[in-house]
Amino acid sequence: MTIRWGLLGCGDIASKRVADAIIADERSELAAACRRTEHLLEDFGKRFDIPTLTTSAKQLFAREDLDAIYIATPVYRHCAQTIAAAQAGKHVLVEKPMAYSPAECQRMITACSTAKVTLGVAYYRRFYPVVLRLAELIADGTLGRPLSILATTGNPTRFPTEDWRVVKALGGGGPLMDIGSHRLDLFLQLFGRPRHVQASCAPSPEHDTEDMASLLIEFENRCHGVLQCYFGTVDTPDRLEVVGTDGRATTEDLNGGDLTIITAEGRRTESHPPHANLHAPLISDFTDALLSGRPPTVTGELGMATNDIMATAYRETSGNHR
Ligand SMILES: NC(=O)C1=CN([C@@H]2O[C@H](COP(=O)(O)OP(=O)(O)OC[C@H]3O[C@@H](n4cnc5c(N)ncnc54)[C@H](OP(=O)(O)O)[C@@H]3O)[C@@H](O)[C@H]2O)C=CC1
Ligand SMILES: O=C1CO[C@H](CO)[C@@H](O)[C@@H]1O
Repeated sequence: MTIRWGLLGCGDIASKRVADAIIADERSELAAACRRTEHLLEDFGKRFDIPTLTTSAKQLFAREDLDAIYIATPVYRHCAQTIAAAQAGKHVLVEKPMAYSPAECQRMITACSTAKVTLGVAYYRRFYPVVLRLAELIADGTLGRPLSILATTGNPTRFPTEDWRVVKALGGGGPLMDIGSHRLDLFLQLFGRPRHVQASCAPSPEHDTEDMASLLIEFENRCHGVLQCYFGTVDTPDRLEVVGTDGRATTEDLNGGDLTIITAEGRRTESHPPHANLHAPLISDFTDALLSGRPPTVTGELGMATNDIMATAYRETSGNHR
């Protein structure tokens, strides 16, 4: 059986990775696409050879020949579009961050559960070989009792003021929502549920969002998580480290492939091949979930857990976050 996908949003991520990943998946078919700008939609349709194109999301959702919708629109659209797709009987895989706020995430979860459709969130970093290896090193005791997880990340882009990623009403926040969210999802994957979040988000001098966020999280297992993320830095760190009583494992580039492990026995570096298309394992996981009846790896509830942490971080710093 094949999952027939409709792609809503044909911008940066859809054209760089999502369309290719759906086309490459042997149990998926890219059957339809939608964006509002007609000539760009036509270009997209030709480039990926998509049989059905529409500028109306409503018409996309209403199509009987689709099983699932991939939502790749800006964050402020995710909630309403997920609910409308679910009400039309479509399964939904929505881009990250799941939505603007935990309240929106809850509405999306309720709508999908009421309509008996599956909801997944595109936190694809969970499938990185290096991340899966880190999970193994924690589970098999190589690192001893886990103590902390540390992530540092940045995007060098100086976003123009009108870009939705730096307008709070559209993106929900700045680097924390945009790139920090990916790392928080990894924290949840590797360390479980948080019990306490402290944070400071520094307001950008140019935008109405933060341009730097620092979070200190205590997890229910008493481990600590530390996240720092930036917009507009020259360097683009993508660092992740897990520290335990018997060892430490570090990567300087999450998808770069190298993982350094330091234990009492010494220091070694393992190479794990990077993914060519980071969205491929995500599409394959969601398709498999639909065909086998299991939940997807990143459920709506997990997507909402990341939004919960970010909402707490913004509340914590509401004094200095304009
Ligand atoms: N997982 C990852 O690594 C990445 C994820 N993302 C996430 O993907 C999402 C999209 O980001 P990105 O591709 O950069 O965004 P872009 O701004 O490049 O593209 C957004 C797309 O959505 C379309 N769109 C907007 N509103 C509507 C609407 N009401 N109906 C139909 N189409 C609409 C736009 O077309 P038009 O205006 O013509 O309608 C455009 O095609 C975000 O959630 C972002 O965080 C982004 C990059 C990487
Ligand atoms: O991982 C990513 C790469 O950068 C993009 C722009 O900041 C993000 O939106 C995306 O999630």
